[in-house]
Amino acid sequence: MGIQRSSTNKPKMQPGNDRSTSIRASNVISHLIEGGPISIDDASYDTWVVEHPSALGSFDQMMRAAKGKKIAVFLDYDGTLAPIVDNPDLAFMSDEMRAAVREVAKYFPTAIISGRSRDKVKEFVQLSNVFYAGSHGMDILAPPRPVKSCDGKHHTVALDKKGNEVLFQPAKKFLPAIQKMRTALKEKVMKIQGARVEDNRFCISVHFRQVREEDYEILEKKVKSVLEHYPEFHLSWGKKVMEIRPSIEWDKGNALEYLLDTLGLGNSNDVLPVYIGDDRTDEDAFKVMLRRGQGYPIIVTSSPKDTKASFSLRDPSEVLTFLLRLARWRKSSSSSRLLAQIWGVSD
Ligand SMILES: O=P(O)(O)OC[C@H]1O[C@H](O[C@H]2O[C@H](CO)[C@@H](O)[C@H](O)[C@H]2O)[C@H](O)[C@@H](O)[C@@H]1O
Repeated sequence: MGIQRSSTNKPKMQPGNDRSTSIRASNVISHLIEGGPISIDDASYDTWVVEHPSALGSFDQMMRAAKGKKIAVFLDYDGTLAPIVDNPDLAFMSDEMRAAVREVAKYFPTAIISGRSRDKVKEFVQLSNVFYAGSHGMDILAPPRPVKSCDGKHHTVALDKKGNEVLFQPAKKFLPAIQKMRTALKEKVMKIQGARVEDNRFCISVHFRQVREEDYEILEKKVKSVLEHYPEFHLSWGKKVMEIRPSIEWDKGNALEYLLDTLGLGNSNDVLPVYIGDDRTDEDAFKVMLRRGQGYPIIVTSSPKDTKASFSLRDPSEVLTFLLRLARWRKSSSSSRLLAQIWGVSD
């Protein structure tokens, strides 16, 4: 583990950069910011979806290939389990979605991997049968299975009070600096109407969804002027948000592998991770899945986007349908297995 990069890595903010903006109507820069580059030409969703087929349309095929495999489910929060809304404090998931996640987690090990703080995402999700990874995977509460530490330097592993869960916080040493930076950022941007600094524990989000377009540039300058004093941190761009985090080689992809390890599935050839996410940071997990040659990376998007995902879902309502089908599939295959055992036939 070491310093990854110390400066910004994305172009300037531009107006109209919501990921839901149609690629046909938008400029390319806007997609560089929120979703990753895609060719300027009229790449329509219909063309794009051929390369990234709908996980609903492909469901039967996916599940046929999953037969006999150990499925583990990984879910992003904002834009995946909850729709994107103006006020990040009000990004609630629906009761239906909660019930669906609960149901899925009954049958498969399930983890939520979010950019939010672990406490915040738990507060939103309110489920006790899932694992939570906050701060883009830099704060994980997982079961105490054999832990494969990366290099033993940055990693802090501690048992919780009950001794039955392991807290993994590879960026713990950065906390004092993060707190100082958060205070500085709040002071700097407080006069910009609509700007909002969110405490995500091991990272900081500076939101500009409610900032006037003419103030984007000054906001970006102010944020960068604070970041200059913190060379061990870097800035990345999400959906109308600037995210500042420690430059350690740890992202949602590492978190996915860490969770697989702690779930005892790390070395298993027959494991099949299903990862659903909508954001640039989820691409880190998709890359890991591609490298491992395992699982179903599923992107949530309603417009064409450059992605490593193999499958797609349009929006959280399709995520809901997918999760319900997944749970139902498992339930019915367990009942048929049981019946087969009772009747002495193989399924
Ligand atoms: O990894 P995630 O769970 O997807 O978290 C990524 C960021 O999500 C949140 O911001 C986004 O959703 C907000 C609520 O819908 C929206 O207002 C904002 O514009 C989006 O960027 C969260 O507030 C951030 O802290 C997370 O980093």
